[in-house]
Amino acid sequence: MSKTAYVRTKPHLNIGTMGHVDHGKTTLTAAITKVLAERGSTGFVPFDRIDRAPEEAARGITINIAHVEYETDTRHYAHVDMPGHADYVKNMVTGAAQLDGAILVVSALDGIMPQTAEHVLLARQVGVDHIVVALNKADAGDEELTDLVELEIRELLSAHGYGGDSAPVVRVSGLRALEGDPRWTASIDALLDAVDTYVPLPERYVDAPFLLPVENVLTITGRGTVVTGAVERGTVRVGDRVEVLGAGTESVVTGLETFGKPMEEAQAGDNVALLLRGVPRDAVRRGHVVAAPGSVVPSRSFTARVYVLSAREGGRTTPVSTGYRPQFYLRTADVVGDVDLGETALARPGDTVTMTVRLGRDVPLEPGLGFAIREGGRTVGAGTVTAVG
Ligand SMILES: Nc1nc2c(ncn2[C@@H]2O[C@H](COP(=O)(O)OP(=O)(O)OP(=O)(O)O)[C@@H](O)[C@H]2O)c(=O)[nH]1
Ligand SMILES: [Mg+2]
Repeated sequence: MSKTAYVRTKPHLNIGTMGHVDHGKTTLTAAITKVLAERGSTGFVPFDRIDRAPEEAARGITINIAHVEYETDTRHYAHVDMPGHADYVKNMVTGAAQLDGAILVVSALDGIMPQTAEHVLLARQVGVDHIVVALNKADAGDEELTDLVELEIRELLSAHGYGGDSAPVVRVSGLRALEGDPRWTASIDALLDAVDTYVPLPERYVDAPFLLPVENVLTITGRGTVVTGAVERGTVRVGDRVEVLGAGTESVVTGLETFGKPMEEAQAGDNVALLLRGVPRDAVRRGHVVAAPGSVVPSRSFTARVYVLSAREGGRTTPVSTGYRPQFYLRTADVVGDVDLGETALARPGDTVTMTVRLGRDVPLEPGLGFAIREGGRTVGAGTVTAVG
């Protein structure tokens, strides 16, 4: 009945794979767990267990299973495998907001494709400061062509402020590593070493009041409602009183787990499941925020700097003007908002503008918060809150 408690022996980081559809993100994720499983401290997660839909696996008090857990010699990682399709950019944006670093997967056979560039742009906008490149399918690529692809990637990174000259670009083959070919399992080791050394330990705001954006909500019969997500800041302990913003209710945390293991205290950066006393399943949903009572005040209006994606980046072909009403993706929330461009009047694709936004409902906002703007299923803008109210 009792489960082994989570023991914090190594620093924990959140990373993830990004990149164009079919460039090999899921294969690489499986290969990483396979190589580390052979080192001993990680369980192998096969391809088809990574690609399954979260709903199918939502059992018990457990973490959002889009995440895979693994350990290197020095660190504990939660890894999210980001889907490549443009339709899933929403998930990338909301998930990437929590990433300490990212592995950009680029196929050596195809080079930079539209979603490669879009993900780098979005990573920048949501505050991912370090990108390690997995130049994948190197087993099948021609060497000279692969050199060109590498140059292209370094340029793309530099264009978005990622220091393309110094970023690690590691030639790997997820597929061959998964098959156990020693040359290519060594390439995965090299990639992991690059992640361990290039992505710094993030500063964790453990002393700030607790805040967790809700990613998923589950029910455990007989025990109550569970919310999952990554702790954005602060710490939370079993027995703590919390406020559920959006649900308009307070509650007490009666259980706390990470990757199915109970824990006494969760801190900024941890991926956790919180069991909440007396909160009906229907009262809370993705997009709500669980926080220390009284520590955040939700608001409806804000001012922001926004980059309007160009048509080439998958954005609009026509300008936006005051009265525009897209969806705003703030943390895990998805809210409609009215745009006021003030004297600018018009924002063309490719422009960076200041706008005032009035949201359809109150959400916790603060200066520096990154967000995405979407319309008809695609990302059309990315921005940062500069002032609230
Ligand atoms: N030759 C070769 N093929 C690979 C490699 N990695 C992946 N592939 C193949 O590329 C295809 C796509 O791989 P996935 O891992 O599903 O790619 P993905 O990026 O997760 O795709 P989406 O989730 O659909 O965006 C599959 O047919 C893989 O077998 C590799 O290192 N070498
Ligand atoms: Mg995939």
